[in-house]
Amino acid sequence: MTPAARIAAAIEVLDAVLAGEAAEKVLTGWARGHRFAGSGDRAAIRDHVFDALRCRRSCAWVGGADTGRGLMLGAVRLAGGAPEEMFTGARFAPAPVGADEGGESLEDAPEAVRLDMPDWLMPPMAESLGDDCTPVLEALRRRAPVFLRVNAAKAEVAEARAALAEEGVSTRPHPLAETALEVTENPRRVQGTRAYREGLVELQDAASQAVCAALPAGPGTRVLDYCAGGGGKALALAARGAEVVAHDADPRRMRDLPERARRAGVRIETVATEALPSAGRFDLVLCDAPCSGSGAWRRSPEAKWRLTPARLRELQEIQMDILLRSCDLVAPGGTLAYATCSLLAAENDRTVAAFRAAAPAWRLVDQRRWTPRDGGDGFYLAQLMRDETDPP
Ligand SMILES: C[S@@+](CC[C@H](N)C(=O)[O-])C[C@H]1O[C@@H](n2cnc3c(N)ncnc32)[C@H](O)[C@@H]1O
Repeated sequence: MTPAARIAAAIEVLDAVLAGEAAEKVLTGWARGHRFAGSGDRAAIRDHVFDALRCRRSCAWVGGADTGRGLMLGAVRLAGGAPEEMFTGARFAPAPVGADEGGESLEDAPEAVRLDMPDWLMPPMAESLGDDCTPVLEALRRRAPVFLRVNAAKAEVAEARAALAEEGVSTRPHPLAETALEVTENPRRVQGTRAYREGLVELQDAASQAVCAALPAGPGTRVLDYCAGGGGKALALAARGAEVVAHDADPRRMRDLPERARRAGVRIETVATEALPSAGRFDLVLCDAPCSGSGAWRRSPEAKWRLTPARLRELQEIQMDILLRSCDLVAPGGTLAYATCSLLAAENDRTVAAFRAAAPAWRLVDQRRWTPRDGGDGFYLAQLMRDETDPP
């Protein structure tokens, strides 16, 4: 496909996404319907779509419209290109640029447009991030690196790096976690490598690994991953030798976990919600709660535009409910850990404060935050312990 044809395809996909469909689903459907497109074409179209979604407001401002075409016109202009060279109207290329498609200069745009944030989120972001607000929101406008976790249950860091390098995947260690590698060359090849297939490495964000590294887990520790989802954190904790039990309100989310655990050479038991009361108590209960995902909006930029104040309030209620239900599963002297990949205080400190107001026996013993400025996704982690004079 020509560069112009890829832009035309991105416009088509973006229009479907702006109409409410999920980007991944639309991209998969597009690829099925256009079998002639090679992997390079599909990757380029995907990059166009995600780049434009990350910078939706600035692209729309510069492109003159919040449509697939407006976003791609804006994206080409913001990248310093000349849209007239791509928007030619030739076969498979987008129609020529109209006189009314001039767009506006980003210099004259309001701050929320320049930072690609919905207006209503600017005050809570400023309150949550303080002096870091502008650089963090700027970081969310860029692509996220691809990170791997070296699976300590199977390999040393140097061994994993050498195995990946043999198949053309270059990496460098990342300071966020001892197990973290940032892929510097050929990220799309990772899943085809022997190192990945044999479980020497897993795909996991570096800050997500830092969250796991900060938790008290190791041989002899019994851990409940209460919101296990696909099991990224459960696998990281099991690799450190902990005995991990995985739970999720939606067990279908844990569907791939047995296969992932097998590949990683670790054992992870899953437990249904009804069976939790008889599962005993745990040294560590991790609640990696559902949240806005604002710390990961580089990877899931659609979520930035779909979040509403009502959904944020609903998430806060779910987070509180999860803490109240899971805290009784912590063994005496054990730790209750609350994590989100959110940058918003409303889902972080404030949820923990609300929980502590409702359950005052819980003391906050540690609280950490990571933002995309640290390299990985934005994360929050609070660790709480129960005052032993006030057992459950
Ligand atoms: C942030 S994701 C977990 C990601 C996962 N821990 C990882 O590292 O890959 C949150 C998960 O919480 C689950 N969840 C939502 N409501 C829940 C509830 N009330 N109790 C337990 N899990 C819940 C969701 O199904 C989702 O899989």
